[in-house]
Amino acid sequence: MVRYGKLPFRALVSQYETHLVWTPMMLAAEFSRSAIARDSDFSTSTTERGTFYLPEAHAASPVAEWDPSPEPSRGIHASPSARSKRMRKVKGRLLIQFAANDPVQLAEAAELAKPYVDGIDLNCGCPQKWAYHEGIGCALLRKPDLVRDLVRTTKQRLGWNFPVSVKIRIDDDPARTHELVTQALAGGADILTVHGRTRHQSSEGHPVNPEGIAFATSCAKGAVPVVANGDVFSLEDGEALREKTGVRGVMSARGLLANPALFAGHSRTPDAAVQEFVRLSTAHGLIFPLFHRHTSYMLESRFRTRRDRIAFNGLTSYAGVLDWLEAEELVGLGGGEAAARGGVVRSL
Ligand SMILES: Cc1cc2nc3c(=O)[nH]c(=O)nc-3n(C[C@H](O)[C@H](O)[C@H](O)COP(=O)(O)O)c2cc1C
Repeated sequence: MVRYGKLPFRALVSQYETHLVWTPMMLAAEFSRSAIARDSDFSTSTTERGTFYLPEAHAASPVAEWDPSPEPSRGIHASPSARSKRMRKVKGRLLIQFAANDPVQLAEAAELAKPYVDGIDLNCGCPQKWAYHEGIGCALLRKPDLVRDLVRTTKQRLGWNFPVSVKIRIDDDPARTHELVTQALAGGADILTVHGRTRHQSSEGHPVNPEGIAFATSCAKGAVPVVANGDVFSLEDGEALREKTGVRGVMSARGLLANPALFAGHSRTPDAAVQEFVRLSTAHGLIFPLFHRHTSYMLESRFRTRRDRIAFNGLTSYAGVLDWLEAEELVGLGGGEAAARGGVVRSL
């Protein structure tokens, strides 16, 4: 997610059964041209792609399929209980998402990113006008040959074993979806994410279309795992979407912003997740406006009145947010929170 899919948030959701995480969309041309763009747009950590355990019931997920080979235990979900026969060891997966319309530019950006990620994702779904005019994002939806060349050139540069995925939207015309999926796979795409809305449908104004996703999935003919996206606000929504569409996995954006623990079955953001987000944000130096927006999303269901929300949204510092969380008994001043406050005080 543009703005929001930064390291601290990815690290948080990864602790709650989110097995694949994507960076925000970045412009491939800028990424390869400017070290400043790379540094400001992308950061990761040595633990982000750690090993964790997945219940056998989820063994058919795209993650499991990508890497069945066991690795030494380390990282986010490693635990002794996970040695039970009903769990299997897999790796957390980080995909970097690029917007591009030039195969060489995409391949160059991908090559720079390769040492730090598990896969490259091509955005064919961004509906914003500026992106369409630049010929990127959803402008690619009706350029299947270009999508094929983007994927193929990138795979040739990175090696055929390095995963390249493509995120698309559905089309009003099923023949267009069919051609797009066919060409993405002909280029060598390893995974497909399908947002079940057309480029003219906003997330707020139109419900997701599971039949459209099911059709796109059928076009892939089981050759690669497909991930369904749209209106997943709870684990039950995810399970229902998976059932209706026949996909291997589901993606959530707005749902995870509101409740980063949704894939672990929580109905709202648990207190522990808020505390962990404070710790991760301060440890990774997340800028205050982003920390503030994230916590506001996570706390949405807890604001008792409109006034409460306005008061929270008016806060202007980490210290102010921590005071608010403390008053709500969401954090105590131990561990990470104390460090956070210490960090704020030191930086003043
Ligand atoms: C704040 C925000 C930022 C987003 N940024 C991206 C992005 O960088 N790349 C992308 O492919 N989709 C992006 N999306 C779209 C989502 O990935 C997703 O396709 C869409 O929101 C529908 O899923 P949802 O119903 O779970 O929100 C973004 C959505 C939101 C709300």
